[in-house]
Parts: sequence; structure tokens; C-alpha cells
Amino acid sequence: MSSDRVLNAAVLGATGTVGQRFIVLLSQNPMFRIHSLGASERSAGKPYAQATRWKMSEQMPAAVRDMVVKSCEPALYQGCDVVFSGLDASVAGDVEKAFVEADFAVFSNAKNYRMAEDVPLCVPVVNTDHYAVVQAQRAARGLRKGFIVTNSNCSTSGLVVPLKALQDRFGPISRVMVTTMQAISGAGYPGVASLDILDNVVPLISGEEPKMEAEVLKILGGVAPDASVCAPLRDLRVSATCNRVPVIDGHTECVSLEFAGQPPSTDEIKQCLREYTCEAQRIGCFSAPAQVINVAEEEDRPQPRLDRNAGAGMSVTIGRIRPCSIFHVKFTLLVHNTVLGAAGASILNAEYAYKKGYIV
Ligand SMILES: NC(=O)C1=CN([C@@H]2O[C@H](COP(=O)(O)OP(=O)(O)OC[C@H]3O[C@@H](n4cnc5c(N)ncnc54)[C@H](OP(=O)(O)O)[C@@H]3O)[C@@H](O)[C@H]2O)C=CC1
Ligand SMILES: N[C@@H](CC(=O)OP(=O)(O)O)C(=O)O
Repeated sequence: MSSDRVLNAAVLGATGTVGQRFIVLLSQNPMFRIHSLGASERSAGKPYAQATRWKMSEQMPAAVRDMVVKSCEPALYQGCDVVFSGLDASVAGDVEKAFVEADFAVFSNAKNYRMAEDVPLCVPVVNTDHYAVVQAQRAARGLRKGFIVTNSNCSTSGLVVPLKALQDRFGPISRVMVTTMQAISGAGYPGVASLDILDNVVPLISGEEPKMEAEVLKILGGVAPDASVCAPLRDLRVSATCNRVPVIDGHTECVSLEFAGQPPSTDEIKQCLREYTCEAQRIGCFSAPAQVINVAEEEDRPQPRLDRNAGAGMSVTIGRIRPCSIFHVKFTLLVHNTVLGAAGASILNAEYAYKKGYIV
């Protein structure tokens, strides 16, 4: 365990949707000081306020306004203890690899390394036990301090929370069907054209469904006995249908699931979800929500406008929990896609890594 100190943080992709969320959250977090901001050559060399089309409802923090944006070359980031990446996936692969090889602790939101077997794909309120593979990852790459931990896809991050709670209490889940209604901020900026999304629902988010189906298995699985790699579940089947809807922030998901064994009652499920806790809470991480899952009792909740900021965006809200006539139970959940679904999860991952002594 480390004793607490303030960590110097870099944000790569700082000008984007996830990058801006990082800046808001980091500026409110006593564990971090924003040290460096990185983006493309289009932005490099400019003061942050000039390089960025600020879209957060919070004011741009004064501390970053005049900070000069850098290009994403590791040599420019000396003195950073952690590197958060909100980079576009088209560049994240090469850039994040370069930072890891330069011995930085990298926390990524991009999809590029999520499914690598020695990389934790970590939703920090679910599977911090996967950090066990970090030592093997370092050994395989000859690193002393560097490693990479990724977040999941934003819809995955909401889905795995109740699945983990239910799996831990009632045993394996055999089948899950999920239909998402995903906010436009999930597509970054400028994202979906207004003529496509206003007064409309778009029944395709390219590549999203197979990602969700694979990521859930890795996150809900474990780690090999020698801690060399992650060990995804084999017996769970997941089918995802993903839609884009005209909501700014907050992904809504309708979930139906079947247990492998005897199903619990609706009341037992509600109690299990309410009682769910995670290790990041138990060790006192600043960004861990007090309540991981809010069970909404109102019959017409969750709703994105009303519930996305539950637990400062780090809680999942679940409602309409009821029997399913095909599987065993069905419910609707809501996750804040740029907080627990992206920057907030990365920050909590870093807090956890620091408290557990992985950041040296
Ligand atoms: N939005 C969401 O809800 C979620 C997003 N993610 C993932 O997070 C990442 C960021 O997403 P999002 O913020 O939405 O995307 P944006 O398109 O809003 O931002 C992309 C960022 O990448 C930077 N960038 C683009 N090209 C380069 C380059 N050649 N070199 C260096 N930097 C570059 C941009 O800088 P510049 O301004 O200079 O072009 C910008 O800062 C993606 O990988 C995405 O898949 C994951 C979960 C949820
Ligand atoms: N595709 C997600 C956001 C995202 O960028 O996810 P991923 O990092 O898995 O590509 C959405 O549109 O809501």
C-alpha cells in the first residue's frame, strides 16, 4: 500500500468528449494534479481554451485554460505519474503502446487493448481482482513501472454491474439479452449529425454489439491460477442490440436474463442489488460511489435526465425489476456513459491502482 500523495496526471485526447470529462473530474479530485494535456497535431502548441470546443455544462477549470496542449510523444510527459487516455481509437493503439513502453502507467478508454489477455479490462466497481495480471504484463514487456489498464465500452460498464452482483450471490447466469438506447455524447464530438438524430432513433452503432458481447465475458470472468492472463467466462451467452437515441448523456439498457440454476425471487434480486459493494469502496477510493447500484422504486425510472448523475455519475440506477416470461428476470438500467462509462471509471481505476501500490 502507498501513503497518499498528489499524483501528476496527463490527459491524452484532452480536447475530446471523454478528455473534457477527465478535466472536470480531475479538477475536483484531491488525489490528482493536471500536469499535461495531449491531443493531435491540430491542437498541439495551442492554449487548451483555444484548442478545445468546450461542451461540458461545468465551466472550464481555470487551471487548464492557458495550459499549452502537447503532441502525444512520451518524452514530453516526464514527471507524470499517471496517463489517462481519451484518444480516438484510430491512434490510441500506437500512442498508448509508446507510453507503456516508456514506463508510464496508462489508463485507457479506447477499445484497442481491451481484449488483450494480459490487460485488465476493468470496471472498477466490478473486477479490480483482474489487476492481478499487471505483474505478468510488466514482466512480458520488460517494464519496471509501466502498465496499461483499460475501461470497457460505456454500455458494457453499466451492464456488468448488476450481472456481477447477481452472479456473486445467486451463481452463474446462462443467458443475457440487452437492448441499449445510447446517448449522442457516446459518439464523441461532433458525433452524430443533428439531421440524423433529432426526431429519430438510429438502430445501428457500428461495431458496438460484438464489443459488448465479448467484453462482458472477460469482465465477469476471472484470472488464470498463475495470474498470467485473464480468464473469460465460457458458459454465458450475451446478445446485444444497440441503438442511438436523442439524449445527450446517459445510456439506458433493457436487460433480460436467465440464471443457470434456480432463479431467485424479484425481492431477493432487489435486495442483492441494493446490498452490492465493491473493493474500491472498501479501501476508501475517493471516486467510489457510496451506493454502487441505486434500485429505483418509482415505476417509471430510471430516466437519463433524472438519474444519470446518481452518485456523481458513478452509480448505476436500475428499475422496473420484474419477472420475464421467456428468461427469469428483466429490468432497465441507466449508466452515465462519460463518467462510469469512461473518464470516471479510468480515474477510479487509477485511485485503486495507487492505493494497491501499482503506481510507483
Ligand atoms: N464518448 C464516450 O462515451 C466513450 C468513449 N470511449 C472511447 O474514448 C475515446 C475518446 O472518445 P471521445 O472523447 O468520445 O472522442 P472525441 O472524438 O470527442 O475525441 C478524440 C480525441 O482524440 C484526439 N485525437 C484525434 N486524432 C489524434 C491524433 N492523430 N493524435 C493525437 N490525438 C488525436 C482528439 O484531438 P484533437 O481535438 O486535436 O483532434 C481528441 O482529443 C475513444 O477511443 C472512444 O471510443 C469509451 C467509452 C465511452
Ligand atoms: N461507441 C460508444 C462509445 C465508445 O466510443 O465506445 P468504444 O470505446 O467501445 O468504441 C457509444 O457510441 O456510445
